[in-house]
Amino acid sequence: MNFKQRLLETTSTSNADAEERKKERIVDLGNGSEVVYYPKVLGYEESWKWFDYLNDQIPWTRPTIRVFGRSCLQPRDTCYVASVGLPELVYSGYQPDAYPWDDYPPLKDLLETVHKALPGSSFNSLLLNRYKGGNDYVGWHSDDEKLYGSTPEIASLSFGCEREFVFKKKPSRISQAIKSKAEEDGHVGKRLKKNSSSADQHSFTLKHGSMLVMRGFTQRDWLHSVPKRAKADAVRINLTFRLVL
Ligand SMILES: O=C(O)CCC(=O)C(=O)O
Ligand SMILES: [Fe+2]
Repeated sequence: MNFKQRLLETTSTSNADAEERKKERIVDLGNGSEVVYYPKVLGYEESWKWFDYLNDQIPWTRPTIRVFGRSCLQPRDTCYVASVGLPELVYSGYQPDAYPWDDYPPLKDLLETVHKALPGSSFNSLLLNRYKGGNDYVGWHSDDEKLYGSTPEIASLSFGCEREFVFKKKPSRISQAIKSKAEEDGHVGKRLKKNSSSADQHSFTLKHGSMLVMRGFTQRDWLHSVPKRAKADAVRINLTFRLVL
């Protein structure tokens, strides 16, 4: 039985399963930013088959990146797949090689699944991440590279170990100006009263077989991260589908 046949065997689901998949959580982050979490776009067994395929067949690498001017090993494995001829992706001073979709036909099936779950979407690139345990993480960042345009939609599938995905609001221009003025006035190192509230942070537990979608101005106005978790002792694989314009 080939991979596609094995998948087809596990894609037929009960009505209860189908109902479960629909219970999405929509979080309006304000000012045109929105996050939607779909707990189950893929069934449990089906998702484990994907996990095994991705874990075994993807040419994972752990590149050296640059953070605040310093070279360091990226704290997770990575791989990049993109349609031929697209502008190159560069992040943290690193330019991943783009593998063509044709090298990994099963990924095209996953792309189709995502397009069906998210009508109107048309992704052409995929960044894959593998977190080998709780010490692997992704630090605070936003996916605001120019090649995605000003309001990118990004769909993120998760497999394996559950991890927390956290959003925090970027400091507003006003609060940045106040901070700079305080530093100018010699209040360096002094703790300034924080203006942030609980509305400036949101957290999602990304489950095996789930999908999280970020859209609108989420990349412009918010940072996200997957922090270290001492208790997460198993592998997690995450796939973010993006449209390079
Ligand atoms: O692993 C995740 O859930 C997110 C990864 C991420 O933010 C990224 O690749 O830009
Ligand atoms: Fe990201």
